[in-house]
Amino acid sequence: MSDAAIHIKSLRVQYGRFTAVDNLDLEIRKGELFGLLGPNGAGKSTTIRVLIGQRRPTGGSVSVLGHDVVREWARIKPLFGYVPDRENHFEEFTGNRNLEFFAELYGVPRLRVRECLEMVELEEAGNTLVRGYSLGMRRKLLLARALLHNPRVLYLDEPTANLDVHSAEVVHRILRERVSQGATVVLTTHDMDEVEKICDRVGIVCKGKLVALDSPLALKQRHTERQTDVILATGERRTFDMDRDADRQALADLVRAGATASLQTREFDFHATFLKLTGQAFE
Ligand SMILES: Nc1ncnc2c1ncn2[C@@H]1O[C@H](COP(=O)(O)OP(=O)(O)OP(=O)(O)O)[C@@H](O)[C@H]1O
Repeated sequence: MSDAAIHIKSLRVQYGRFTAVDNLDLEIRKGELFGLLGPNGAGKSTTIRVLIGQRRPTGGSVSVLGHDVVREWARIKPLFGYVPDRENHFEEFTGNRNLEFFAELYGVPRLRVRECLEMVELEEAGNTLVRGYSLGMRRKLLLARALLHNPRVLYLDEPTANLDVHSAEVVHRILRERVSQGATVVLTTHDMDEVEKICDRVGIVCKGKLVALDSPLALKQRHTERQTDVILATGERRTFDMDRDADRQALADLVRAGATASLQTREFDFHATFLKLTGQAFE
């Protein structure tokens, strides 16, 4: 049996004449935490909209856990949870009541509402109207809602936007726990530190096309250099590529001759990798 949870084949999505997703091929494995990355307008949310059935592909096909998203939608719907980029809670209900509403829809016991609120550390705010929630609390309530029915696939559109450091870590821990229990998690984010910390693999899209696919570590090793910035005793600034023999030798000679005033080494950098792969790096 295939170890892919999600098969995206030649996916094309158009808004009128504009192509937002352009012939995208991607396989996301079961039990991995996958980051879908790209600059603003790259087509990430559009791809997720197809996965959650909000947008029909213009061309190509997408299957989730063996079911086609268009033809077998009813089979897919109970299998996934979704955290949208914009919240859509009932403002005049408490956090508890918001979740109870969805628990009834999913047919899950009320006890699960309490569990999910505890998971995101909102148990004390359960009886407060959502109108009084902070931005971070609202995002955590979205995650709690998406977890109610214990889905096998979880899609999250920028799940840690507006979260403080501790809350972001709570979310990271929950997502890693889900994948360790066999769930597949797909998220979009603009936070490259988050990507390096929690993603098993990433797909980078740019103008609707996939431009890179691998683990964050493999991508940064392949696409960025280790460099050393040097200020010479004369005040001149030079940069040496530590992956080139000639540069390493030249730097060693300068150090031996006592010609360097300061040295600073830059290791592989995922931010730089992302900018380079999406054509946004400064020359
Ligand atoms: N409903 C729509 N009608 C017309 N164009 C749209 C619509 N939704 C998105 N687009 C366009 O499609 C392109 C891809 O948008 P999408 O929201 O998928 O990008 P994204 O990668 O999620 O960006 P961001 O990081 O800014 O959220 C953009 O150029 C956007 O303007």
